[in-house]
Amino acid sequence: MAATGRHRRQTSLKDRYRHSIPGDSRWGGDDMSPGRSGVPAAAQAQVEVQAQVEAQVEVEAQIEPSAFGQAVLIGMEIDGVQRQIQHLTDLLRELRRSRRAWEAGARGERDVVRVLVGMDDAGWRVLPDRRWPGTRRANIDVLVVGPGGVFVVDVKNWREVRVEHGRLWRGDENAEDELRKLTDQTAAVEQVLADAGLPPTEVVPLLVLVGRRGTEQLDRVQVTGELDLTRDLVRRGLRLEPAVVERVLACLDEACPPMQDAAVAASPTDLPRRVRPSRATRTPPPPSAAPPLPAAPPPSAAPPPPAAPALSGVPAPPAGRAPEVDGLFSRDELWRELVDAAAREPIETWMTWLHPMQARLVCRRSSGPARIRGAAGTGKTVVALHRAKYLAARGDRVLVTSLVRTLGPVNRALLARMAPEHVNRIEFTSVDALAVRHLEQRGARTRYQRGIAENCFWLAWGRVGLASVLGRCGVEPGYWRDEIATVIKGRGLTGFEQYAELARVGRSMPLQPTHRRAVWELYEHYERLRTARGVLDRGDVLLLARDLAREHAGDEFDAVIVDEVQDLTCVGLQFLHALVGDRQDGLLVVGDGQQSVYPGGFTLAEAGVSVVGRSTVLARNYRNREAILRYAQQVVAGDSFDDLDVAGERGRRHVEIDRPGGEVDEVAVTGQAEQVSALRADLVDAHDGRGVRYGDMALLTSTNDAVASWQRLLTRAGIPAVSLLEYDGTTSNAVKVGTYHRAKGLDFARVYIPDRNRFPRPRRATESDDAYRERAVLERRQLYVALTRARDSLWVGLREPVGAGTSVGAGGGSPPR
Ligand SMILES: Nc1ncnc2c1ncn2[C@@H]1O[C@H](COP(=O)(O)OP(=O)(O)OP(=O)(O)O)[C@@H](O)[C@H]1O
Repeated sequence: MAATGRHRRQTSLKDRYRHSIPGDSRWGGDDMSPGRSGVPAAAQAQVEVQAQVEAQVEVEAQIEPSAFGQAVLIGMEIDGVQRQIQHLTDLLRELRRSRRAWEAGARGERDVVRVLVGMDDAGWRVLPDRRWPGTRRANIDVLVVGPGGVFVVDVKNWREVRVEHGRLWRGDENAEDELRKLTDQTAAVEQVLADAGLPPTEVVPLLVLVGRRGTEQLDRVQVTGELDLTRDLVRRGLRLEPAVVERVLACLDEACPPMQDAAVAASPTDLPRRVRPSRATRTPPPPSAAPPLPAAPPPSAAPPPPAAPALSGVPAPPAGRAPEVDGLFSRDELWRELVDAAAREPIETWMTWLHPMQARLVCRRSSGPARIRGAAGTGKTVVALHRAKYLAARGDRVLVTSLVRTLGPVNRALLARMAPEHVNRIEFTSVDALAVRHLEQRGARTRYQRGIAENCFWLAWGRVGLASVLGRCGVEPGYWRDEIATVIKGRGLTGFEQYAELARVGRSMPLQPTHRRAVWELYEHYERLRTARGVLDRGDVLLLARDLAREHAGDEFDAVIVDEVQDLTCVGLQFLHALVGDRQDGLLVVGDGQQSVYPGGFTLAEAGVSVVGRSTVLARNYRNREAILRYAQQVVAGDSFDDLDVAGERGRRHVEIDRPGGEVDEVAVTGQAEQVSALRADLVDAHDGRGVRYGDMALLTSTNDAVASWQRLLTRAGIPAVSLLEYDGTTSNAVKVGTYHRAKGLDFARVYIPDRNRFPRPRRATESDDAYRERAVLERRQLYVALTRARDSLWVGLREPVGAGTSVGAGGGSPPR
């Protein structure tokens, strides 16, 4: 019976200690430095276990078998008892080793926390040893929240560590698992904060290496030497307003409570649990936009400590020039960094704080193509950019594209400010440029000659179009050029039967069968002329690119984000879709049919793209002040529109308004001289009197000719002006001058529309009702786009009577494409 009792005790002891044996998965492997799951709560528990084991080993070892006892034991598995003693001795040795490792780790963690707490004056808050959201017992070493963002920190006190070939090595071992664990923790924290409105990638996984210098980016994880930690945090400048920091803290306090609740009681001197000053006693964050600067340091007289080892590539500081504060970043350096950060262009609110609905969209998993739509200014592009950043941060190859050539550089510049560490992983390019490159990379000949192709059309028009029924329809010949480009080639139609049956989404002028037949003949003639000259037009390039992409889906990109999708042709979208196919998180189309500024249209069904169950409408306008939005909405209120697969949307849409107020100045002038002088006077007044920077103003008009004229006029009047064609998102102090088309996707504090009452252009004598109606609807949409570019104020010129003075181009020329 005794043996049975003893055996039972052995089993229960084993059971009791099994989970504390290093290597047991519940303890997260053999590393006991802080950062493993369950540590330091787990480590503390282990200290207890160790004490029990020690006591047990002592008891077991003292059992000197007497002769009687020996006899009993011989009969009762003496081998088993010895094995048990051996096992406990091994366990004890292992526990002692682990404890030493943990103590070193805890020291490192405590030092790092102390450094961070020292930044409290600059608005940084530290939450050490918090629960990993979604787990019961696992911890996160430190959460840090401050003006520079939110950080999930894992501290490692490793002796042999280096970054080599883009990998983290601990001795000869690849430490990928540590990085993965940290990104998992970060994802859990992101999820919690996205519900409050923090864009997911604002949370930075930060691995801090105790006693090291240098910084490396390993995919999403920033690896920073402890000695450069403060510098790296301060360098991020102001990303979160003090109020947002407080909101984030409140969320984290709730979702990631301190671990002491879950942990076995710990010695307060050992564990850095509550180093953050209590909420009540903390000084409130500074009200100014920039964090307060620390006092300039007194010159240090202390002899410099030895230089810290560098992480990799980054040199250790030269001997003799050592950190002054606790061997860390010197106060001199910190001062300089804070000054630099304060001088940098501030991050805009939307770059770091979104509406919770936007934030959730950023990280939503899509099982196939997805769509975001919504009226002007509802934050669609903002979500698209955050999404690009999110996907790039997790390692995806991302393309952000649209039809508008100038939008790419602008979006790139925005993303570079939002996330300099990820911008180079995202490609920003126009659809046309991408298609040409795609063909060239795959050896296809691309004689893309828009000018020659355009000439072919006019030749064909002269030969077969003009004399046909099309010449007597009461529309401009350009209407038929667009019919071929967007309806026939834009859909990749190959036979007249297809065209004869087509619904012609986006074109409202009805065509009789005779007209359709004549259009087809014009198209065939054009094609003969074009192929005889061996050139491709835009439609050909997109078609070829689409077919090639279908053979190579997934080769180049994991994710494609298309902005202003309503302006593409059907084949254009098919090309982009083919780059990624229907893969998870692959295609995201963003746009608004009410802002479609080119003729034509198509449905998602025609393009073969299904977004069923993955489409979201945004309905809160963040850009325009109320007066501007109301003014712009009136222009299109009476025009219903198609929005890809959604037909017949009402022009007057319900949109929530985020920014009240705003100004719309309608200015009546009689003739060009008066118009120019009124506009110039207002620009100067806005700049000198009301403090609007020239670089935040735009003058928008309908044609390239008018743009050139206005640019000349402003320059002559001494006002700096730059064409939107040259704008790449870089801040400059020049008024942007561009067409309504070029202004797509952009916004400016104050916008000038000099010839508002000349657009839509008046009906021509020969123009049919149907043709005029279709053109006027399109031009009103263009005007709506221009008006909704204004954030705070609008200057609208009403020139009367028509004919007074010389036109500066409005109403003439063809719109740019
Ligand atoms: N959550 C937000 N908080 C504050 N401002 C925001 C937010 N989201 C967007 N904005 C602001 O609104 C402006 C318009 O956003 P965005 O360009 O993404 O809208 P959009 O729907 O793409 O507009 P459009 O269709 O007119 O081009 C942005 O420049 C940004 O200043």
